Amino acid sequence: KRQDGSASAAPAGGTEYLVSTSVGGESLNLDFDTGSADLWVFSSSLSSASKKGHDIYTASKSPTYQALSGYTWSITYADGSGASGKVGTDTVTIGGTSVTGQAVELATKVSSTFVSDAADGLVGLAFSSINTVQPVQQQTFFDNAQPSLNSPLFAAYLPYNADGAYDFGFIDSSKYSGSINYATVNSGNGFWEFASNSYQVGGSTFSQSGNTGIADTGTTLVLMIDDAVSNYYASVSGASNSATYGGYIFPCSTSLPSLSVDIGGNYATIPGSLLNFQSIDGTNCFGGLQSVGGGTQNIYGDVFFNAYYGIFDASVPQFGFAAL
Ligand SMILES: CC1CCN(C(=N)N)CC1
Repeated sequence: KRQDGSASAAPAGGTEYLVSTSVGGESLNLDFDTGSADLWVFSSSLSSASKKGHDIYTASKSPTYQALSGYTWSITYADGSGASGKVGTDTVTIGGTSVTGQAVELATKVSSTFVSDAADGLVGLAFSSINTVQPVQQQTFFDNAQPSLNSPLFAAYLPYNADGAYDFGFIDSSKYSGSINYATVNSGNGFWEFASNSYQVGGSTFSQSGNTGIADTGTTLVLMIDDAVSNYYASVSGASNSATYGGYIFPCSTSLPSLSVDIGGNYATIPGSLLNFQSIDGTNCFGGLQSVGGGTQNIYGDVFFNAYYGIFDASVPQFGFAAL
């Protein structure tokens, strides 16, 4: 169909990727998040302190904006950050894909982490069942776009320290090598969630039977259960779990083992080189694998996507992955 297209995703510090998005003709740099389902933007209703350093959406300047009177939204993310505000609809265009009447959530409050972050808002690409708008839950950009796409899917291409892309409606065979493996998705929790029953550290295999994973472009790192994290760093000489830095650190000179994670019955292997997230002080480095903090749901974030092209296919639903 007509509306397939690709949107460039620019790396903004570490491994956050921002996509230039048109909302009512106004251009904003938004963070695409397959772990949430709200499309929200920094709005003119914010305090001037909160607006500092951001592109702002001004509803009154958009000829196609329609207020949804009395509608509200409020979201808190896993890291404690959050935002809230009011709701309207407008035309949203991402790459070559345009949706009219898209619910646009205007932030009237944002937490401090968002003020200092580069993103001017988020595009939620999880399942619409976890959208926070009240009194009537709203659909994601992807759900609204599906009827106009060749295939009801989008793909995330997020290479390390390089421009990435989000492809809507098609799989770009130039963005990956080898074959695509698919995992059946259970959307019961609103995420692109699949079985993840084991993992490998270097050549050793460990079971995490009954656990799951979610494909989450909105989380920077790979976050796994405590056993997996301790098993991984047990093979990293000089590694320690630092209270100061809130996670595992190790001497930057250490060579890291690869980490393979089961995704619906097939392993995805992240090379050790991608698991050194960033230097702390030139001597010690902070790991790209950290603890998810509890539960049995692992979160495969941008560090995973630095090694794999991810395909979010609503037709089953299923999650596909292929090596970059
Ligand atoms: C399960 C959690 C993963 C991180 N989140 C997110 N990307 N918005 C929140 C949900």
